[in-house]
Amino acid sequence: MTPAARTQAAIELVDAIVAAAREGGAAADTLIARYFANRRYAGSKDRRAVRELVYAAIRAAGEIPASGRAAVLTLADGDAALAATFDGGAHGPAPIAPGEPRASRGVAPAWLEQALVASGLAATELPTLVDRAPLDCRVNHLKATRDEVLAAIPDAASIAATPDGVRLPSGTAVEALPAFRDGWVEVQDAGSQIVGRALPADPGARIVDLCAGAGGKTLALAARMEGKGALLACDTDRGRLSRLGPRAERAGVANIETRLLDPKRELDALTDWIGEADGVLVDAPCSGTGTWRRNPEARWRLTPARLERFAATQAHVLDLGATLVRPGGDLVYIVCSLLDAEGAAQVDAFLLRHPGWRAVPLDLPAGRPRGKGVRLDPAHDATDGFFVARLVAPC
Ligand SMILES: C[S@@+](CC[C@H](N)C(=O)[O-])C[C@H]1O[C@@H](n2cnc3c(N)ncnc32)[C@H](O)[C@@H]1O
Repeated sequence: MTPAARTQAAIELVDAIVAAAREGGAAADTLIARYFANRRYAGSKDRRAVRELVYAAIRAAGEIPASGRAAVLTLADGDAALAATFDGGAHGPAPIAPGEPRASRGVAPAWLEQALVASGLAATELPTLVDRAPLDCRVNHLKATRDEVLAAIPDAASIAATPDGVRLPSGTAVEALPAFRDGWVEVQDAGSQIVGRALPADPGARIVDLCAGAGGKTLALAARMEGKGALLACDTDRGRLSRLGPRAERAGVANIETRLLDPKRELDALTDWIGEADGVLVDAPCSGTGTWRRNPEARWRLTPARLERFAATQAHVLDLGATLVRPGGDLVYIVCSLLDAEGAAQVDAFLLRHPGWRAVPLDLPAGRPRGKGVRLDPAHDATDGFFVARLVAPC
C-alpha cells in the first residue's frame, strides 16, 4: 500500500469505529481485523502502520469526531508527512480543503473529563489515561518462577510492585512464545495483578469469583491457592466464561468449577454457596475508564445513562456477593474505573445497606487511599486504573 492508501484505510476504519461507538457495534480491534480480512493485498507492515494511525487518531480525539477524515486531519496538522498523503491520488484521500473541520483534541468527552476531575484526578494527569499501555504478564507459579520466565523471555523485565509481574515490549506476540503456550505466563495488567491480591486466597480456602469473565483474576487466585481448596468462577456471559476452561488447562489448574448465571436470578444457581465462602471477589462490570489505554474508543461509547446502569449492576452484584460470604469472611470489590460513582461511592452505599459489615485497610504495593478503598491509576502507578476495597462480614 502507498502511504496515501494507508491514510485512506485509516480514515475508513475510524469512520467504522465512530459508527460502532454511536450504535453499540463491534470494538475497534474487531473492526480492524475484519477490514484486513477482506484486503489480502495489505501486508503486515501496512496493517501495522494503518493500525497505529487509527489508534493515534482515536487517542487524539476527546469528543467523538464527526468523521474519520476529521480525526486523521487533526493528526495531519502536526505531521507534514501525513498531511502530504492527502494528495487526491487514486487510492488516497482528497486534498485538504481550506477550513475543513478537525476533530477536537482532548482526553474524553467534556462530561467525563469533569466527572474524573470531580473524582479526584488532576486535570494534568488525565492525558495518561489514553497513553499507550505496556504489555504485562503474570508469572504462573504453578508452572514457573519469575526468574525462569525472565531467562526464557530475554526481553521481559520484572515489575517491581508485583511479586509475579513481568513487562514485555509493546507489540510482543506473546501467544507465540513457548512460555505462554506452556502456561508459564498469562497476559494481565500489573494493576489487575495488584488489586486481585486484596482478597486473601490461602491454599484450602473456599472462594467465589462472582464476575469471573474469562478468568484473568480466577487464575491468579488459583495460583495463590496452590491448586488446593474450592474456587467457583461465575459469570452471566457464556462466551467469556467458556474461555476459562482452556486457560485453566494451560495453567495447570484443576480446582476451578465454572457456573453460568442467569442475570437477576443468579442466586438460583448458587444456593449451595450461600453463607459458605471464605472470600468472594466481585470484579464488577464497569465503564472501564481505567482501561482507556487499551480501548481508547470506549470513552466515546459511555453516556451518563450507561454509567447509571453500570452503577445499578455494581450495587446488585455487591449485594449478591455479600449473600455468599460466611460470617467473618471477605468480600473484595474491584472496578477498572476511576469514577467515584463506581468505586468509593459504591462501597459507601453498600456499607449503609449492610449494617455490621466494615471496610478494612488494604496493604497493597501501589495505589493511594480513595474513600474506604484504594485506587491505582496510570499517572502514579503506570498501571491501568482500578478501585479496590475489602469488606468484612459481621461474625
Ligand atoms: C470486569 S469483567 C470481569 C473480568 C475478569 N474478572 C477478569 O479478571 O478478567 C466483569 C464481568 O461481570 C460479568 N457480569 C455482568 N453482570 C453480572 C452478574 N449479574 N453476575 C455475574 N457476572 C456478571 C460480565 O459478563 C463480565 O464478564
